[in-house]
Amino acid sequence: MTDALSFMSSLRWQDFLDIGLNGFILFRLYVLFRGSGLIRVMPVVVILWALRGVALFAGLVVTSWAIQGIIAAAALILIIVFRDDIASVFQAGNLKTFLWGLPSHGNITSMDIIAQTTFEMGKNKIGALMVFPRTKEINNIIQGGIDWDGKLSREMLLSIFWDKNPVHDGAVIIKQNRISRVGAILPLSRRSDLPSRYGTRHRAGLGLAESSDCLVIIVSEESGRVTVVKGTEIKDVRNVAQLKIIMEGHLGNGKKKKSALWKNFFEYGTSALVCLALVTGIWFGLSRGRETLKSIVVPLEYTDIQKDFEIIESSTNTVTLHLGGSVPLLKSLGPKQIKVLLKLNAASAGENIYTVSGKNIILPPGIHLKKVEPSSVKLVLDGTVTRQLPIQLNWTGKLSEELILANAQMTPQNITVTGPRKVLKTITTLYTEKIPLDTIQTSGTREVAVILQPSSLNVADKKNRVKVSYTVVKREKAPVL
Ligand SMILES: Nc1ncnc2c1ncn2[C@@H]1O[C@H](COP(=O)(O)OP(=O)(O)OP(=O)(O)O)[C@@H](O)[C@H]1O
Repeated sequence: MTDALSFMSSLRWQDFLDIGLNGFILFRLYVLFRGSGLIRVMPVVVILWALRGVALFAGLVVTSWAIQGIIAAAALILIIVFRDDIASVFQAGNLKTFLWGLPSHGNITSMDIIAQTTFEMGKNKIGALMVFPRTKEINNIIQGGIDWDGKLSREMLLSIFWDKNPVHDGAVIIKQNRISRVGAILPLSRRSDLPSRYGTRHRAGLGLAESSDCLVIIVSEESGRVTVVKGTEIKDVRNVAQLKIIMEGHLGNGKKKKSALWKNFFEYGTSALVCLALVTGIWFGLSRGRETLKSIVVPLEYTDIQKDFEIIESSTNTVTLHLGGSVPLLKSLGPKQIKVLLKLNAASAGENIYTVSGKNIILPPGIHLKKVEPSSVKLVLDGTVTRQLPIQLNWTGKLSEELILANAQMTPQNITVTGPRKVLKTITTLYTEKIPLDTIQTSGTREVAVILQPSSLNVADKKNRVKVSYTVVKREKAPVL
């Protein structure tokens, strides 16, 4: 009991958000792909995944690798095989449909496709006649045509009604998500009260609607206008949204029966709970599964260092963190996911001792700190100052016997350096790099570097070079007496 309580109190709000968010994503994927073949094969993938876990637990290394390979291949195959299902979900969806709402009549995507394609045909003046039967049989009313049985898509509709297509004349019959017949001949209406702009396409649509419970959508080739007919009612439709509402009403999604609503509520409620339970299981498996330990060396990072202050000495640049967490989490842990930050805003010149604890360490969720070594860091800080120092030439070696160094000049003669106050206090002169005299044969100039020692010294623009001009003369030989 106390174990359960302490475990519950160790959960953070991020953990609940993590589970909730992933549960929601899984549920939305189910809702979007529900009814497609992809969802039907998903349990097989889940079973494979579980088998891999069992194989791993039992120490069957090769088996677990093999299953992992099969899962990866299966994922690729599924994407290829079900590419149409996946594409239709993404094509038909906007952000709202991805995140919220339930698809109507098992297939909101096909209604989206039909409504959008209808208006696309209208815009391009492509004449079309589409029939959506409901419950009554219409085979005895329509005539001719060709059996099609093709999956509904925007491209399919556009190509059927393309005027160069041999089957563009007549009507297409759409049942659920499939085009079942093309080029069908419908009975013409005999009504005499129709507007004169209605020709045979409109009459054919109305004729079928009058004698069945079908909804018929007509796109005028002449005006591009979209008209829907049901029973004896004729209506001009202005936009995609209006057409979708009419279609949903016709296909029984607009006014659902109470029992159907409850059935839906039960089904989606159960799937939401299953998704939540599944994600919770995976989350606990990943983050609180078999606990293990790992030690990792992490560099110290300093923040908020005051202007003109710098670290001149530190007892260490890295700390070793002993971490606890589940095997998969620790396995996937990279050094970039961990930070050890020391805030130096309150540091003063001289020695500062900082304790390294959980407060300074950023760890990914599910990983906890067991121990830090060393648990404190000594930093010596000093303010930086800028000072001008004279430079001295650093000659080495010897000139050849017959030569004398008559004159040597250097420009500039001083150098401005920046460095820790404490260090600069002790330095009075800076030296150039060694200039070997034995290489000098004639007068000349050369550029030499000024040695910045200790390395905490800096020169503006890295200009630590001076020009040396020297004159050598021949030694006069003593007269032979
Ligand atoms: N009985 C019918 N059954 C199915 N389709 C028909 C029938 N009669 C005509 N059509 C379709 O209607 C087309 C002729 O359309 P027509 O121009 O006569 O009608 P409309 O109502 O004025 O349409 P639009 O506004 O597109 O011109 C034909 O090419 C054929 O595709």
